[in-house]
Amino acid sequence: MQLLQQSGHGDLCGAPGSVAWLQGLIDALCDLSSRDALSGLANRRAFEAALLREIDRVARSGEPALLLILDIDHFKRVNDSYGHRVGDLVITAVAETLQECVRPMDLPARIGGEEFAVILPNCAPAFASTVAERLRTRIENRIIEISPSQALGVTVSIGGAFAPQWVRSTASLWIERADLQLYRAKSEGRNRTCLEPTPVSTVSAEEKGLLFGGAVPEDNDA
Ligand SMILES: Nc1nc2c(ncn2[C@@H]2O[C@H](COP(=O)(O)OP(=O)(O)OP(=O)(O)O)[C@@H](O)[C@H]2O)c(=O)[nH]1
Repeated sequence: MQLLQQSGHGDLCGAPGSVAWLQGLIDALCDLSSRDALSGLANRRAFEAALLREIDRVARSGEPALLLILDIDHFKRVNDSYGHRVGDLVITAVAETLQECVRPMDLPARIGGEEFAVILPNCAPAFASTVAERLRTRIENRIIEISPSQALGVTVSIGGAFAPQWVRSTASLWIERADLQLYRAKSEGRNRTCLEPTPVSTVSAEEKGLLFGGAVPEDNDA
């Protein structure tokens, strides 16, 4: 209960022990176990569960879904120059910016120390680089106040990859592909976005029929 109170989940409705109270307790515990305590974003556990759900959805619907992985550039320097408290402020500011500039259906998450991810369901490949660049520039332009007289800015590198359409994949493979692009963004100079080129789908109508037992969506003939 102390943990729940500290995290703002203390107000459970109903009498202690009642069904409503127990349900509130379960909901609060689920929320607590899926959120990152510092940034308030989804944590790695919730992110991986959402990624698996998205893989399943993409394999059934063929809709494109984009995974972006973002890493704050030279973050160690922030900690080394200003201390961990400021490092934490920077992480929180980046998280807020991400939350502000994605759609309600997108899932931003903190998946490591200074590493974030965003799952973007139903994101058309033609918009991928615009979306990723919007995130990058919004973070670059954000002024982070670290004291009444001091502010600083940070940049992020972003890697992205689309889930393979019509084919079941694994969460780790999808993360690995986006990570590879992140590595490329870092090695090409940081503060940039690198996306994996989108493959042309080569799944035939017959293969789709095998996958969907004849219930093939009509608008995807590639
Ligand atoms: N303040 C703070 N620092 C953290 C947290 N988690 C990880 N870090 C720090 O993040 C830093 C990551 O440093 P590196 O992996 O060297 O990466 P970098 O300095 O960002 O360099 P590049 O990623 O190559 O641009 C380390 O100094 C970690 O101690 C956290 O929750 N809070």
